[in-house]
Amino acid sequence: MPDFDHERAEAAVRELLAAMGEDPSREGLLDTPARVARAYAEMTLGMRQTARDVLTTTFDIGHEEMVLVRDIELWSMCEHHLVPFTGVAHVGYIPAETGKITGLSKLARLVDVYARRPQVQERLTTQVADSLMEILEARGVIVVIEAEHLCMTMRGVRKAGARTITSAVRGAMLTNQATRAEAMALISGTR
Ligand SMILES: Nc1nc2c(ncn2[C@@H]2O[C@H](COP(=O)(O)OP(=O)(O)OP(=O)(O)O)[C@@H](O)[C@H]2O)c(=O)[nH]1
Ligand SMILES: [Zn+2]
Repeated sequence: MPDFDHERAEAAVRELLAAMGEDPSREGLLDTPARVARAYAEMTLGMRQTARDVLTTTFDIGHEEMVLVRDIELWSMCEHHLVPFTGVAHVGYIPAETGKITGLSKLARLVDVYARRPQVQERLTTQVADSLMEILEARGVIVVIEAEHLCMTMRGVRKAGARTITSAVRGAMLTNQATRAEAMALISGTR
């Protein structure tokens, strides 16, 4: 995994400022390239992490029923316009028969690993689901993401409040209708 190239990012920000007709050497902008580079390094931290880095803590407590964390705040960056999209992720899984589970916070960390990179919402949703299936050997997974894309609100079509909902359903969550219905009820707060 390559490190974030601060020098290159700073040069690019200076160019972008010049392109918009700004003077990158005026006092107020002197530190801006370095600040923006640091901000982008942070916002794309997920590019230098893997799902296995965060799904480290697993317990075998023999719990075989569904575990679902709702309303995980997320900030990501649309890969088409490099502006944020933000919302919540709901992540649920049915553990392996061995009862292998992970820490609850790790589900939120997993969302961050894939959110903190240039993304499209659909890919973010499937990456979270697929990594849970693979690493936890889960019997089923459901990931629902609801987000507002700033590229649709602050520019372009300008439709504030429009929310995009994506889902990825795997394994027993897909094949067992009752299980999926239970997950959806938990996600929508009707249970
Ligand atoms: N499917 C999908 N589309 C996205 C996502 N984020 C942004 N987009 C869309 O990507 C598309 C890019 O369309 P283009 O026509 O190439 O770019 P554009 O001229 O800036 O488009 P407008 O946003 O309609 O002004 C837009 O329709 C965006 O709404 C995402 O996460 N998933
Ligand atoms: Zn966009």
